[in-house]
Amino acid sequence: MNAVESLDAALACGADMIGLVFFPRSPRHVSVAAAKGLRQHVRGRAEVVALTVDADDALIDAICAEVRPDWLQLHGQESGGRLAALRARCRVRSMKALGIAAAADLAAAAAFTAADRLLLDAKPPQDATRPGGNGARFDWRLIAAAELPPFMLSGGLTAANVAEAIAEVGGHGSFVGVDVSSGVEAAPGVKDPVLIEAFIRAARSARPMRKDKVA
Ligand SMILES: O=C(O)c1ccccc1NCC(=O)[C@H](O)[C@H](O)COP(=O)(O)O
Repeated sequence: MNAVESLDAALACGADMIGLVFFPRSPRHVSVAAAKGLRQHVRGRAEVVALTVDADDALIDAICAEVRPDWLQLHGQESGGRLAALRARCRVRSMKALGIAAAADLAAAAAFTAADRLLLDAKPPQDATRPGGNGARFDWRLIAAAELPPFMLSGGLTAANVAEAIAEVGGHGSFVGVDVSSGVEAAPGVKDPVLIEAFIRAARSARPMRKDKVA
């Protein structure tokens, strides 16, 4: 989120988490100063997630001191050790994003036992200029048999497909929720209140598929 209007739309619909992107190449990038204002606007009505990509200690310290996020979401090549160090340094919960294209990609989860949560996202397309927020999805069926810690699902979700995604993945014992960016935008970096409301409504009314029922 990079605008008060988008925040208000998401909060009015009961969003649990608000993401702030600290990555200058992203159309969603916010400065630490702007993020501080957005964070204050949230006023505890949702958890605030700071998205970073291989951020150095100086940026992490600035984010943690000024924005005081509830979560750090790591989208770069951070190791499990780096995640654990940041978690302790910033005293916030941590979420590691993993790009998934094949079942083998889920094995990367083993390196992040210190993470409070994983974000399972699509691998970025080859011509992508950022590691996340590309509107690309992956085959959700890859998750079904995987042993995973608590995770959120993301990548190419929209109001039109989020119910299908939750039907497929929501029965997994470690599924916590969904995350969206492009699917609620009118243009890259421009969130659309109507799409936000449609997405949250569709996600909240979705039900996991009953795997024990055979038609
Ligand atoms: O959104 C960005 O621009 C971004 C930039 C750098 C790192 C991560 C970024 N977004 C990560 C997200 O959490 C997205 O919500 C997630 O990848 C899903 O994106 P989308 O497929 O566009 O819904």
